[in-house]
Amino acid sequence: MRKPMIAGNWKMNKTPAETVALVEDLKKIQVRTKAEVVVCPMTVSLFAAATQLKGTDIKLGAQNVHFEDKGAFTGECNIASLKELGVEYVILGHSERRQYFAETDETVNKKVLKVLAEGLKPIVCVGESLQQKQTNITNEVVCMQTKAALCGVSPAKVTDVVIAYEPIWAIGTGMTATATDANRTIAAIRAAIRELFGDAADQVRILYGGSMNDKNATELMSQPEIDGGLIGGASLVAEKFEKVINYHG
Ligand SMILES: O=C(CO)COP(=O)(O)O
Repeated sequence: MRKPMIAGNWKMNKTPAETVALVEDLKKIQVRTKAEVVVCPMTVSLFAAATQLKGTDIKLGAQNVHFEDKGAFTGECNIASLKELGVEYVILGHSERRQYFAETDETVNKKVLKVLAEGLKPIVCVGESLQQKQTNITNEVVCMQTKAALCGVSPAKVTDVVIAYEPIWAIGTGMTATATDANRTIAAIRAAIRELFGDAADQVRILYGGSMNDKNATELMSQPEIDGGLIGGASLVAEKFEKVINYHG
């Protein structure tokens, strides 16, 4: 019912030239699952990726956007530019942006509303720190982040939102949440969405992210609540990303 999604978050990797090379390799992949495949290069590499991806089924995502249309915001990128390049998805509120770039629930919410209003789809990241996990407040943290991000979203638009559950302690560490733990937390996130939007929650895709790779994708994707993955490191290597995309094995 929910279309699976495998999205690569390339973070601050791959120059435009390297992007062209990686996209060329990804274009050779035969997708044997029902997954929608998305790649999210650096802003400066989006044009190269967009050019290379024309005519393919691979979708393009950005890693951030500003909520204002244009103006005096040095170093930022506006949504009109993303639309011009054919970007369909925008990652918002990644824990690295919350930690290093002062992204807050409030700015994430503004960006979610902007992205939806412009007809693009946000991939909203939520996740708990190791300390929060150890004090058993994972569900409270991720449900609060989810509700804050979705504040003011219209019921008609909420199904365009993708949530990515990314435990901070699992990102880039090689430590994954167990498939059952990830499934349980994602179920809690869906329940929080249901509180706000009723049965539309059943149509919202919720991904797992955090050291998801060619080795563990099959097990994670076998969970009923996990609708896909947001992949960092393993999405930078075509052979690994291919195995994640073809998670049935
Ligand atoms: O942060 C992530 C995706 O957004 C996950 O990164 P890794 O897959 O490298 O752990």
